[in-house]
Amino acid sequence: MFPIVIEINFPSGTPAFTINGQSAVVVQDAAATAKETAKPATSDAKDATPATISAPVCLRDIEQIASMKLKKSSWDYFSSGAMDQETLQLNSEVFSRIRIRPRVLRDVSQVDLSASLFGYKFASPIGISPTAMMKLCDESGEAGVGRAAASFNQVQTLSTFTTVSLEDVASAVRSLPDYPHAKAQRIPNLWFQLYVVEDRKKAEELVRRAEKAGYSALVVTVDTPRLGRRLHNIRDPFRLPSDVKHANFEGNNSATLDNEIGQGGAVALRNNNDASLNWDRDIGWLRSITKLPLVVKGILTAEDAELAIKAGVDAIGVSNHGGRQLDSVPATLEALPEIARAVAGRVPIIFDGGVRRGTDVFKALALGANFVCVGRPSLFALTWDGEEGVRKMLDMLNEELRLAMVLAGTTKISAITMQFVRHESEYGKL
Ligand SMILES: Cc1cc2nc3c(=O)[nH]c(=O)nc-3n(C[C@H](O)[C@H](O)[C@H](O)COP(=O)(O)O)c2cc1C
Ligand SMILES: CC(C)CC(=O)C(=O)O
Repeated sequence: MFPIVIEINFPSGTPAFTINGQSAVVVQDAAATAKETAKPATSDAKDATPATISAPVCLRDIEQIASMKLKKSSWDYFSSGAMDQETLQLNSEVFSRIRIRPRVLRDVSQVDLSASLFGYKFASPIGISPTAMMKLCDESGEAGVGRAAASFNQVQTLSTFTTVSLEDVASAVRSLPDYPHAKAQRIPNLWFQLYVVEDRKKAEELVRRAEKAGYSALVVTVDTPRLGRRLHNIRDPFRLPSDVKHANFEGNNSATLDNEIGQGGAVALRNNNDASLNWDRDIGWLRSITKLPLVVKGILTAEDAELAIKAGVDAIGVSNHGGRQLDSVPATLEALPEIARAVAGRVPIIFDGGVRRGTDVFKALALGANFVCVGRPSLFALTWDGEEGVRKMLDMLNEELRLAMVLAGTTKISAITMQFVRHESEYGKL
């Protein structure tokens, strides 16, 4: 579907070769480059990436383009993690320690990527995690990402800190041509992420607005009593441009928000998040005020998964906030098996962190996830080519997952189990 031509400005004499009958010159391994880009962007990102990719063919290519297009302070905010970024790097790295055990001769002529959650059937088990301030990537902001996800019947979770209001994103999705849920009460493709603000009336007001606008699930983020320490954003703070606003806090919602982003949102969060949040008082309260499916996002241990189930949540969000909160916590893929064992199928598991390949999605599903989301790739795709860029990114990831299934010998998402994977150490023993 996409032209497989990668143009890279590199020293002359580089061997050219052909993919699918089209010539290509590939001189730099995008995965290796990705490790670079995940590292501290101490210099201007433009200088840090010598390659120029004109037609990206995978998510790492898109990331490279975004690193060149974004303002340095925005790139630093989006790409970076906390402190030494150990967890950030680990999130992606650990996928390569898992091997897929392919089975053959199993009739893989028909593959069904669809997955169901909260009573809705989606085109694939891949969704988009909440990330703040998307208008820094493209004018369409969260509306562009929402439309892209919904046009593919996939899910976008909207952050509390969006730059398009939650109502406007819902309207943008409803107005998609031939959108099947245009007039329905609920929009299956939109979930709302909540940071619980200190004033519970304001938190409840956000929940009511999300319900009224048609959001179909509520995702409460629990790993952010304070913002993690992100060194790049401390060294190189930025302000939201004057024409870009934290759109959910304007108008009839009186929560005050400073547009000074400073440490990647520290001011926004300090003014608006409640560090005293706890299981007994707050998750029970949230459960009691809404009938929407409730997801707790930011679970990394079996103990907390158990508490979440006791509190009556509808899904567990296994996430370390993309390595942006406490550095040195495990990669989400490392935490997933203990959580999957504890949950034992009682509620679905929604996973994110470091997913950049269809094979990453396959591995997370095999290790116990029911739904797999990407955060940064949506920001980078939006930067690359707006709404259309997000569509292309989702298409690449869906097709990579489809191919992984075909080549691993399975045709249904629910059939992707532990049988298909082994940790590299198992092979190392031979
Ligand atoms: C720039 C940025 C902003 C984010 N904003 C939020 C947010 O507002 N709410 C939230 O729950 N998580 C937020 N996250 C965390 C993501 O939801 C998600 O957990 C993480 O990005 C997944 O890792 P990935 O980027 O490697 O896919 C943010 C992440 C990034 C990179
Ligand atoms: C505005 C911030 C609190 C958004 C966020 O969660 C993040 O930057 O990781």
